[in-house]
Amino acid sequence: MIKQAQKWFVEYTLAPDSNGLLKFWMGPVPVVSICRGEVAKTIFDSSTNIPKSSQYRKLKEWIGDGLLISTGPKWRSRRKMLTQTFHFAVLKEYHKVFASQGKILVDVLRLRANNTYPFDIMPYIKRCTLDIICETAMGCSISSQMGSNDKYVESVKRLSELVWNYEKAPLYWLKPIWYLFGNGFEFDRLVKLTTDFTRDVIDERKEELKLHESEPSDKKLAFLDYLLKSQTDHPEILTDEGIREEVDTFMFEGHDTTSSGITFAIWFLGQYPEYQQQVQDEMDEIFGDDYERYPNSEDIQRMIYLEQCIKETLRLTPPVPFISRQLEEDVLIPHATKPPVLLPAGMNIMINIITIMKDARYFEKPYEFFPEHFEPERVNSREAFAYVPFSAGPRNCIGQKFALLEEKVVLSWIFRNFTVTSMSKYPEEHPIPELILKPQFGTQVLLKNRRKF
Ligand code: HEM
Repeated sequence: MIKQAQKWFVEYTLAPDSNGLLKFWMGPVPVVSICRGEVAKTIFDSSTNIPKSSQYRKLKEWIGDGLLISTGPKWRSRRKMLTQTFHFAVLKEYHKVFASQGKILVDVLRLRANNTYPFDIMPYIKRCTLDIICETAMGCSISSQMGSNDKYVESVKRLSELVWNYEKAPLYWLKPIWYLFGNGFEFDRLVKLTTDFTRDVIDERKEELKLHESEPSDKKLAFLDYLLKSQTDHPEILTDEGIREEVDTFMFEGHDTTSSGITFAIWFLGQYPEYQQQVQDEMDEIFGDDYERYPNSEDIQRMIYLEQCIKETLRLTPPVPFISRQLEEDVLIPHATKPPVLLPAGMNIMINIITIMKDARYFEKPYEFFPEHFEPERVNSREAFAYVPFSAGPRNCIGQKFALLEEKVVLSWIFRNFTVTSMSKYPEEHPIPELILKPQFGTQVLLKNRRKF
């Protein structure tokens, strides 16, 4: 059904007499879906039409009014401040975290290698990306890859499921029904558990910073530390609760997305031995037969073919398949042969990223995994709005450089050490769009050690 719906979506998008708009109802709310890049550009480029739609309201009860959800002057001042925390020099600090967690992942996966029965690799990747985001965002290690902090890990996972259950079933929007089925009580309990965890970490970190005020600590700085420092300079922009919101926003936005991106890349490369071989050749050129060395900045820059594979994965299976906005002002969508369409202020818009990136006008093999789509000549001759896995314009993903670096480091560890065979194929098995795009039946793979022990 999902496959059929998507095929229909794309046929509609490409029809010459279509402007790529589609109206549907989400319960009682009318929504217009935008399926063409050039139409979405009108919204992406706007500095006025930035508010998010009401579909984020349940998420807001968990992550608060942080960067992902806030709007107006609050969003503008926070965005300006937080942009500095994603500066290249800061990201460079995080290489070590990506590398050490990637190494732990390989050590854990080694126990499953050379077996003749497949296993689902996604939970392993998810724990790795969760450990990475905890260490980089909060400066604390939760060691979920080693089986610790089960409660927190399970709560974050379950909260994402509950938010999605709420969004997709308008009946749950009626409070008594949400609580009657027990979801409301579970959601409230888990929100308290996770946000209390974040608050405790913030308090501890504040104390630590105070202690080391006079003597610099050799501990790596986390996003949280940069936020605490910014708070000292601009207390009017960032309160303690504001910091909590931003940290929880990073926790939500910064691990499920990358785990989905990494898992799908493994899945695709495990389906195409010829592309996987090219990635492994690249790894061998960079690392030789050293399977233990941590990748440095120079190594990461040389992972050019791997980056093409990552980008192609994000095109076919974008972790964030749709984004929503509520229009602040009217938008006029022109049409080649018919009168323009007016989208009035207040309208809910869904930008259909997953469909936009399968447009045959810009990708010669729109439904195939073809990393050559990202060869420099092809990229340079393509419209920017045709490829938008991180959204675009002033409200694009602030973590996109972080995400690409993390994916490169973790995937390089995997393909240096293992050859992967995927047990299912795209598009026969089709990922399902939830809050974050997920494999429909897990990602069953076989791993073979490349290294002789
Ligand atoms: C492959 C990984 C990722 C993908 C595909 C992705 C995609 C996106 C997309 C499409 C948006 C726009 C959402 C919307 O308008 O509703 C977004 C926003 C955002 N992302 Fe990411 N993201 C990724 C990783 C990350 C990471 C690692 C972080 C943080 C460490 C992050 C932090 C954010 C934040 C804070 C926003 C809100 C920005 C704003 O509204 O100003 N993302 N992301």
